Amino acid sequence: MPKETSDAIRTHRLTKHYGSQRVVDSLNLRVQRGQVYGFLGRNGAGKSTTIKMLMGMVQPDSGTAELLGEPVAEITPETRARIAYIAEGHPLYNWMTIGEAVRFTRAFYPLWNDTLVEQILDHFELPTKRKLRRLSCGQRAQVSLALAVAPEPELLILDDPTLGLDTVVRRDFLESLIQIIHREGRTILFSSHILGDVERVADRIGILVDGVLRVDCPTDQFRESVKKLVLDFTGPAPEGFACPGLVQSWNLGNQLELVLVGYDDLQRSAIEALGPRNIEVVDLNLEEAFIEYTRGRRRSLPLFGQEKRDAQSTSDQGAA
Ligand SMILES: Nc1ncnc2c1ncn2[C@@H]1O[C@H](COP(=O)(O)OP(=O)(O)OP(=O)(O)O)[C@@H](O)[C@H]1O
Repeated sequence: MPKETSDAIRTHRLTKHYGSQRVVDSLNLRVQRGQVYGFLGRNGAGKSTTIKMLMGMVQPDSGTAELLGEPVAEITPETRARIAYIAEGHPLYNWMTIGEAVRFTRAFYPLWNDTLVEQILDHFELPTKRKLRRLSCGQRAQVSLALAVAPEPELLILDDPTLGLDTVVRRDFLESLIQIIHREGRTILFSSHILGDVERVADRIGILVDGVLRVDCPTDQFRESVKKLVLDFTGPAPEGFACPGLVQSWNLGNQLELVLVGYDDLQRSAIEALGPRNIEVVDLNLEEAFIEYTRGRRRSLPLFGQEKRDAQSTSDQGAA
């Protein structure tokens, strides 16, 4: 029996190596039921490997993962049927028609919403007689979406679902996703490189940097907490400035550019003590915040938004 938990996804110290490279490093991920979680990171950060471990397709070296309260390694067919997964690149059986793929997939699920499939195929103008191999990348994504949501899953896990789609198709795809999200209690974890899309749909984001979950917090909180500061000096800008929460700094002659997380009074005093002529605080959108946070220096990045959850997960374990 799955245990009752408010988490749809929960991992504890999940770790995976390929050769000597630790691609996922002690990952403690928690996605609460009903949440839409944007799973972010630069190329090779470990997103797909994590998702494959969640789906039981890659064995972790250590650590555990649970979906809907059941350990991934022992997941029952009943629980598996409540979870949908769309793999990167939308792999489908190419020799089938769309209609055949629908009938084939339907056989695996106790619950299947024919009306929803018809609505999605209609909406995207996809004829059921069309062979899958004749579909464009965007159309394959649309078929994958229809097949994934038809069993009315409680949890959707999508690996870069909008990769290769043009802007209009992407919008459409996401609008459909949002409609599905609005159905009660659905949880979605999706990885993406399109930060504008993530900003529109994700309540919470996690950012992996070299396999380490460096950011885990509400989307707005991350965006609002990362600030760029431009300091003007009358003479050459000082070298070697450091303070808690400093992510990047660039010395540009008479100017010093700083990127900080959690800009607060303590940081402001440290910066004012440098004696700049002017301080400009620049707000960033999610994409700019992500770029500033993840480029350059990596291992020493300040962790963001995790302390509370780690403390909570420790106390949960204590209570268990
Ligand atoms: N089967 C494998 N064998 C060896 N190395 C692998 C394998 N799969 C992934 N890797 C390596 O693990 C690291 C993480 O890869 P992963 O695909 O999880 O990253 P990602 O965050 O999904 O990247 P992207 O955004 O480019 O899809 C990369 O360095 C990759 O080369």
